[in-house]
Amino acid sequence: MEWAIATCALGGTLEEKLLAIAKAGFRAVEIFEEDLAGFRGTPKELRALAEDLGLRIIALQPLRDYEAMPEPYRSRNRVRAERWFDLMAELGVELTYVCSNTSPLALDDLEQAAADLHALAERAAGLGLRVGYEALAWGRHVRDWPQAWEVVCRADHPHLGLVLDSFHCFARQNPLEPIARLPGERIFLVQLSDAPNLLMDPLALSRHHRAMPGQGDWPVEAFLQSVLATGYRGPISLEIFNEWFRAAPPEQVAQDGLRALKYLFDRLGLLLPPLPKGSPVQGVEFVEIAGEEEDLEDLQDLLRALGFRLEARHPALELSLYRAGQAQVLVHLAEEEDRAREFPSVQGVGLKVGKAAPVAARARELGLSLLQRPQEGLGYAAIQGVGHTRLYLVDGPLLEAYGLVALGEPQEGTFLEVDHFTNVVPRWELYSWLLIYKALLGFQVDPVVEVFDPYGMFYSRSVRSPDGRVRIPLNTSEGLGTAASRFLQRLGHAGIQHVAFRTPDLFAFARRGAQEGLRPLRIPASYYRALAARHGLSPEEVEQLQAYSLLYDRTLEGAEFLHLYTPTFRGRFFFEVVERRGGYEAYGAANTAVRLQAQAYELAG
Ligand SMILES: O=C(O)c1ccc(O)c(O)c1
Ligand SMILES: [Mg+2]
Repeated sequence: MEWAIATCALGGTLEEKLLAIAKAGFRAVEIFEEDLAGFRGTPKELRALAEDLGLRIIALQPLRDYEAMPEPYRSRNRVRAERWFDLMAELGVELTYVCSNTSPLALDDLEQAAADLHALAERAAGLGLRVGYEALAWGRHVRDWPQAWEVVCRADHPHLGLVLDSFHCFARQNPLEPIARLPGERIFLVQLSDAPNLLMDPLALSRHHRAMPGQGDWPVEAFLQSVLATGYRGPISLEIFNEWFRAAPPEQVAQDGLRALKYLFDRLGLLLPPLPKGSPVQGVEFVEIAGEEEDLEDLQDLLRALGFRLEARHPALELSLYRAGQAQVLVHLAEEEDRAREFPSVQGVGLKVGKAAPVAARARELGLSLLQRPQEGLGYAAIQGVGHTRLYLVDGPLLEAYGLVALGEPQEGTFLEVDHFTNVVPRWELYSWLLIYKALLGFQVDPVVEVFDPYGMFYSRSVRSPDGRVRIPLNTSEGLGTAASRFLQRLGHAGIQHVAFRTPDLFAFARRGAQEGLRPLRIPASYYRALAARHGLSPEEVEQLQAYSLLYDRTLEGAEFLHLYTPTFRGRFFFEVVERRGGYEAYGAANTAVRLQAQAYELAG
């Protein structure tokens, strides 16, 4: 089937958009009216440009506020249509569509709408063109596809067909099964987009929050299945309106679109050849941190205070492994001098997989970059993670992979596991990574979380492996002064801002940490007053938490979360230590605003 993308999905001039679309590998495009209107050449030149880029223009869209208008607008619309058809002819486009009328003047008259569209289709037929009709979820009278279909049926013209857009169907909660009963040859175009579950009116949701299939919460796969059941085999076009996508590099948005389609069609068994199967992710094997010479000693002190012990070392390189139970941290000297501003930082994470090669093969097919090993035989194969971070594919023992020599017997000590690590990303990259973690690693996505930062807002979605052993909150925020934005500015790109370790007993951990010199992020006394009011805790319980600067959350079902934070290391990244009780699944978002304010105080000194 032919895959297309609408130019409204991307940022840039129309030339930039088309270049990006072609470069990503698309062969077809829908031209949005405003993009054409702003194009600096003639429609003929646009046609030549698209041809040069190997792009077929599948539609010029949309023709607005056309049907069921009272006079004199009705007659005026017939003239508008003539000029519109002229443009189509010059562009060499054979399909256009009318989206349902949103004008306050539009008549609530399906019969008249049908008559107007019949006349339009008749005129189009004479020119060898076709016209579609799409129900916009915020149309004045026609909002659901069954109404649009009713109009198409009443108009009864072979050059008039239905345009189905998943957005409007989902926004209006139209059931999917009736779609499957439509005659496929009467559908002229199918548009796909997804969206997060946000309570919002359809117009605002549509104009700001559409996303690529798989980047939202809607069952786009089931929608497409219903469409295909009709026998429809025409173009499948990504029509996305999202202000963050328009602000992003267009090549990357176009790449995300192609990746989204590959993943979607692969899940339906329709991608040929199918994507390599990959291999399940079993856990986090290690976290990699790099710093300059002067960072390493302080980092070692911080790790020791958290209960880590030096476990192994490379005989020649500045490369050490620290361990606390299941949690392992690989620390090395920063190598890339050209990226000096990035250090110290969390450089990557080792994901334990059954086999690395199938994951790498799947990554390649999904258009992801594979990274070279620093030296032949050293370390693991890796995929480029957020920013310049690395996702190592760990399928063999760590000491051997890095040529590390163990320093005597492993010591019993603090037991920790990696609970989660965050990705702080620009807003559009959040969508991009959500899809990558799903499509590449089979992760699931948690609902949207929005919290206050003292200097803005903080928006988060978390992904997790199906068994919950790997969890990655993806965070982004608006406002230049927020903690997430400052992190991004400092690093110059996305990265890993914090790593959380899990302990079976946070009080025991904190007590021992205090003896080892651990100084947690200071939490103000008012938090503990507010906490008592939030949860009705006893003064003793609150006092205990406060004594160790612990934060606390509890669900209505009684699951509990206890956590503490370290100060931010060199103003870059920080650690968290958490305890989950009674199946607590989230990340203590109720305390995030408090943590962010505490970090703001920390920054102010
Ligand atoms: O938001 C709009 O105006 C708009 C235009 C054309 C479409 O196909 C659509 O789904 C929405
Ligand atoms: Mg549409």
